[in-house]
Amino acid sequence: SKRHKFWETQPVGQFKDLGDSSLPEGPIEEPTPLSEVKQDPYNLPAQYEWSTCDMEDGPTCNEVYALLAQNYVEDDENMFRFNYSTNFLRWALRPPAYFKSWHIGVRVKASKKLVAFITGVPARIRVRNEVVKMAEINFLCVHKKLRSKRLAPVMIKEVTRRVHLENIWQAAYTAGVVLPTPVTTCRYWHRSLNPKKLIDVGFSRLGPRMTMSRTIRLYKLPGSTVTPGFRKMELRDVPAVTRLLRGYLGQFAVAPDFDEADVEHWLLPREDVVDSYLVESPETHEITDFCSFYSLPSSILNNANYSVLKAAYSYYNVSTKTPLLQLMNDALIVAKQKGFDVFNALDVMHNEGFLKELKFGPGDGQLHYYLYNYRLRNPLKPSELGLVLL
Ligand SMILES: COc1cc([C@H]2SCC(=O)N2Cc2ccccc2)c(Br)cc1O
Repeated sequence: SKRHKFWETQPVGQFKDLGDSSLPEGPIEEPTPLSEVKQDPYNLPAQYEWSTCDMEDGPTCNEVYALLAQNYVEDDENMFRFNYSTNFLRWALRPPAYFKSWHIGVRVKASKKLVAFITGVPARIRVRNEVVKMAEINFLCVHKKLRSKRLAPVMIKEVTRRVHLENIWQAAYTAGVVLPTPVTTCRYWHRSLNPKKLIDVGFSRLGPRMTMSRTIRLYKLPGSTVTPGFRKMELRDVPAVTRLLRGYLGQFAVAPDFDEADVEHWLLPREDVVDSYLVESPETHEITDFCSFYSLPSSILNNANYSVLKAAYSYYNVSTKTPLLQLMNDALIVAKQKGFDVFNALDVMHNEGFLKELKFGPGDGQLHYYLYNYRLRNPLKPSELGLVLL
């Protein structure tokens, strides 16, 4: 149908296959011999050209930052837009074994202006008992003035072609829109840390029969964390955190297969990018728990008093001794100490167990997770998903 003209041509679960449990779980199409992968880039409309973006190059990184800051995802009411920082983009796009060729820009030939972007990074993702090499696809962005020129399909085909050239045949991605066919559908929940600002910018509303001072009191948090042994993660903790995380993520149907190099990249604290804390037992010095969140501000599109919303996003959390509720409350306390206005979490993994209790409220956005060229017999519940994409 017109609705999914492009996606009906792709190896993804098709709506017509839903419920057909005779179809096996696993790759939909077999790899093609590398010699048969299209060697040359797909054709763009004549006035545009492909341009691989070196995120280590300052000016290029700033061009990518500006394109996203002006043209990337907004909420349905166009009140907010993601404002990924340059340090966040360098972190997100240069994990172990990354490919610069997967950082794909589209420029206007005449002016060299960057007008579109799409990226992939390699990841080992376990799907049930299979560890699959995948590309995590992200940051698909077309300049507002070039929408509905059907650039997205050719950009998706080009990043797919470049992923195939590296002999990778599966991918994972998320979208706020329904495409064929979600692996699972999650919801964002939000915990106010600065209720006055959230109400002022129109994200939150004063509850019925609630005054502002009553609302501020409702969301008040202790000035310091309560768990003995709660501290920032350090480089020396990488082996223990890797063991803890691998053990914990093993229970979910889909989760990253992190090794120590992955943990060092994705979870070692980076200022204003990602924060990680752990609980080291004061008696045994064993590392028993872990929590982390990343920093992704949003531009506030038209408010008289504020231009940026400071948001923390729950990343990977492991609780084996400290109750998850207490661990996450300590995460909220640290996020508040660091000046975040709101703490966001998806209802994935065991998050449902603390969302309501810790005064999170449901957001209006749904986030759909997708796998490319990999069929799951049935969609997952969000609690079976152990993968957080940036
Ligand atoms: C507006 O409601 C929501 C918007 C967003 C996204 S869309 C563009 C943006 O900037 N967001 C981050 C944000 C903005 C404001 C508050 C919390 C998070 C998400 Br994700 C979940 C929401 O429920």
